[in-house]
Order: sequence, then C-alpha cells, then structure tokens
Amino acid sequence: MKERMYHLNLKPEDGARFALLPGDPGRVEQIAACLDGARQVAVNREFCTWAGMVAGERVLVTSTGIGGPSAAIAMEELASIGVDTFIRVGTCGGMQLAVQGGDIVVPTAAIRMDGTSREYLPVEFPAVADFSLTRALADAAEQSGLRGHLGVVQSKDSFYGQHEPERMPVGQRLQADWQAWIKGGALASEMECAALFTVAACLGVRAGAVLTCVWNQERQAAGLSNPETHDSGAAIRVAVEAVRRLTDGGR
Ligand SMILES: O=P(O)(O)O[C@H]1O[C@H](CO)[C@@H](O)[C@H]1O
Ligand SMILES: O=c1cc[nH]c(=O)[nH]1
Repeated sequence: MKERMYHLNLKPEDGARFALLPGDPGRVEQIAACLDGARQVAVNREFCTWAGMVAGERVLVTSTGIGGPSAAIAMEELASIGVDTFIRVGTCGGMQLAVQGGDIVVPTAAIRMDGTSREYLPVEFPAVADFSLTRALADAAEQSGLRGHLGVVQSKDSFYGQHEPERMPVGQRLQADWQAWIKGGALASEMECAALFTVAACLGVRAGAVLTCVWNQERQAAGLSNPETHDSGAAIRVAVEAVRRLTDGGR
C-alpha cells in the first residue's frame, strides 16, 4: 500500500481534482452534506477530510485549521495527490461599512500580512485568486440573491491583533495599517487567503474563496447596527454551485 500524506493522512488513491477548504473542522460535515454520497476519508490534527461527488466529479472537503501555515500544508499535500482547483469556504470580519454580518465576500486578491506566503514568494508578488474560479464564485453568489461583495481581503496571522490591537506592543502599527487597508478598499479580514493564493501560484494550481461575513467591527465602532451570523450555509451553496459550473465545461 502507498504511503499516506504526513499531515492529512490521505492516500494517493484518495485524490480528486477539486477541494473545498473550510478552516473550521466543524464545517466539513456541513459542506459534505451538500455533496452526493459523501463519506469521511481521513482525520489527523486539524485536518478532517470527507469526499463526495458534484455533477459526477469527485470533490474533497478538507479543513485547514486556522492560519497560513496549516492552510499551506493542506494545499501542498492535496496538490500532491492531484487536486488542481481549491475553494476556501471560510469566514471573515467586515472592514468596509457596507460589508455586514451575513453578507457573502468573494475575494479577488488578499493583502499579504501573513508570514507563510513570505516563505514562498517575495512580498511584492500579489496574492491573487484564480480568475475563472472567482468568476464562477461571483456568478454563483449573484444567483444566490444574498448581498455579495467582490474585492480585496486582508489576511493576517493574529486574530487578536485585529480585534484588540491596543493590547499589543506593536498596536500603533497594526492600527495604522488597518486604516490604510480600509482606505485602499479592503472589504474584510481573515487568515488564510494570502497563503492559499500564493502557494497556488507556486504550485501552478487554481485557488479562490467564498467567505461568510460574521460581523463588522467598523460598523460597531461607528455606532451602526452590527448583525452577527455564524451560519455558513449560503457560502457553502455558492462554493458547490461554482464547482458545478466549472465541471459543466467552465474549465
Ligand atoms: O472560519 P474560518 O474558515 O476558520 O476562517 C476565519 O476564522 C478563523 C478565525 O476565527 C480564521 O481561520 C479565519 O480566517
Ligand atoms: O473578524 C474576524 C472574523 C472571522 N475571521 C477573522 O479572521 N476575523
């Protein structure tokens, strides 16, 4: 029998062309429930993998855990068993006032404030989502009827550096950068897109993402209503519909 992947515990014969990548292992089963004939394939550390079918195409669902290092590991090991199309199905916090809890965000690119992507390519190299994949995600999001946003997201390594920067010795820098990202139009903040888009460029595979906005700290600070949601159902449906569109001749 062939060797299993060191972290994901998958065998080469478990491979597929498509992978859906939530950060949270708790989201894997919810995504798998939208596939045909899904079953669990492997579990190790934060990496839980199920496999099922969409429009006759085998699709893997693998959790990446939180942050760039484990997301890069998941992408590397999945690519080594044949995955060439990756869709992160994640969550984010809104930065622009128009991006509210419950909205869908489809990233076109990610600000590389993470550490992992810098161990792949110099920081001047942009972390860009695959165009055909992003178009399929944006079309599927539009069809969903939910409020959706297409644009740049910010990827960082410290969740609490985002939410409590004033506690950090480098807080002034974090806050100044945060305001600059907002002025530049960054829609939302999350933790994996920059690593995934950069590693995908290095591996010659496609990567995109669809994110559920869970809340918006800027709306809170401005005294505006700040609806909060932890339901990723709509983003999951958008991701599965995008896979369907890509398997229907969109490649
Ligand atoms: O819900 P997931 O996909 O994990 O995404 C977001 O949630 C985590 C932080 O709470 C980070 O991984 C961030 O990117
Ligand atoms: O505010 C948020 C919400 C989700 N994920 C993040 O990284 N930040």
